[in-house]
Amino acid sequence: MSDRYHENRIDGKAMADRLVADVAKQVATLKQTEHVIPGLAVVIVGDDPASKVYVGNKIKRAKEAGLNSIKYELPENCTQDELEQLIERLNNDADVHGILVQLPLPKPLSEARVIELISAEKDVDGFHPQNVGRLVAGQHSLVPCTPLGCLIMLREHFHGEAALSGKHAVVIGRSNIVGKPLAQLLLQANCTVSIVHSRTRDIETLCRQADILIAAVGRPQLVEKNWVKPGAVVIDVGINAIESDGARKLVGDVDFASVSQVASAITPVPGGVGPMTIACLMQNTLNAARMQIQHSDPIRT
Ligand SMILES: NC(=O)C1=CN([C@@H]2O[C@H](COP(=O)(O)OP(=O)(O)OC[C@H]3O[C@@H](n4cnc5c(N)ncnc54)[C@H](OP(=O)(O)O)[C@@H]3O)[C@@H](O)[C@H]2O)C=CC1
Ligand SMILES: Nc1nc(=O)c2c([nH]1)NC[C@@H]1CN(c3ccc(C(=O)N[C@@H](CCC(=O)O)C(=O)O)cc3)C=[N+]21
Ligand SMILES: [Mg+2]
Repeated sequence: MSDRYHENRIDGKAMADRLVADVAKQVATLKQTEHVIPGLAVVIVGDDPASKVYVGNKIKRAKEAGLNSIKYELPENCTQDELEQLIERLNNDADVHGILVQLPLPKPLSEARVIELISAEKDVDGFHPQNVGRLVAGQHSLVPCTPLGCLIMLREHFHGEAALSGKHAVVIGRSNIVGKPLAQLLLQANCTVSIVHSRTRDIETLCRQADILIAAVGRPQLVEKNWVKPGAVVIDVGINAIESDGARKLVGDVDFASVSQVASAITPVPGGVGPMTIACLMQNTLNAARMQIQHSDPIRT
């Protein structure tokens, strides 16, 4: 069929619009009942054009969700001390409930030190070691936005988390921001989880066993049709800018045109995981504000 594409495409943009609208409602209620507007601080160091696009999207969505958002732009050559002083100021600012430092940071700034310095209860990226530990222990509160976005898309696609039980999920990539936390979430949803990476042998054969295949690699269109079991659900996390016919365009880690012929469902790039990542950031900021309100009021039950 000519528009087979459109039948099995999972619309991340539409899901993200619904999630942001839902967050906006909850923010309005919080404002009425607690007289608090959740605040999100986004810190960007240097002027990487892609980072600027993502940060711009975050600020735009925060407005739609009714959050207060503030962007802090530091120069490329800012020192570790200057960055850390800003983080400490934001940690101590009661109007700021969520802090996000856009990664990667320019050399020689230490990402690990910055991530550890952010107060765990304001860590809306879920990257702080305390939140990573809580995720692995199943006591999570602030979960990394991209993995959470992937899980929500799968839940919606399968009409609930119960349907994920027993499915074989293969995650390509083992980064701290996507692959590893996503594998944890899928494990908690009772999937059988395999993680494959650059040292994996015979990766195609492993991927072809997946009921759910998730690509978070950073290699344009690496995953081809012959890597995918017919009927599998494919989630494409990759965001790669390539040049095609002299124009810049965005492609995922999956070859959408060929894989969509065999997958039962597939997320596009753009319009898939990216918008859901940003929507989850809004949800995390709301959740962080709620937790901070509860902690500041010892008699609340
Ligand atoms: N949509 C969104 O919201 C987001 C999208 N992204 C995108 O997702 C992709 C992955 O991001 P991120 O996790 O940060 O990337 P990283 O570069 O941190 O990690 C990539 C992972 O892929 C593995 N890998 C690299 N090449 C291959 C290969 N040829 N075969 C198998 N595995 C391979 C690496 O293996 P090894 O560990 O052995 O090096 C590594 O584990 C990127 O395209 C990024 O832009 C990222 C974050 C959010
Ligand atoms: N501290 C931190 N937290 C992050 O969550 C984080 C980060 N640093 N650094 C970079 C990655 C990447 N990431 C994206 C978010 C949204 C889109 C997005 O909105 N994508 C749109 C297209 C955007 C475009 O046009 O370029 C889409 O896929 O439809 C993409 C990528 C978050 N990351
Ligand atoms: Mg990375």
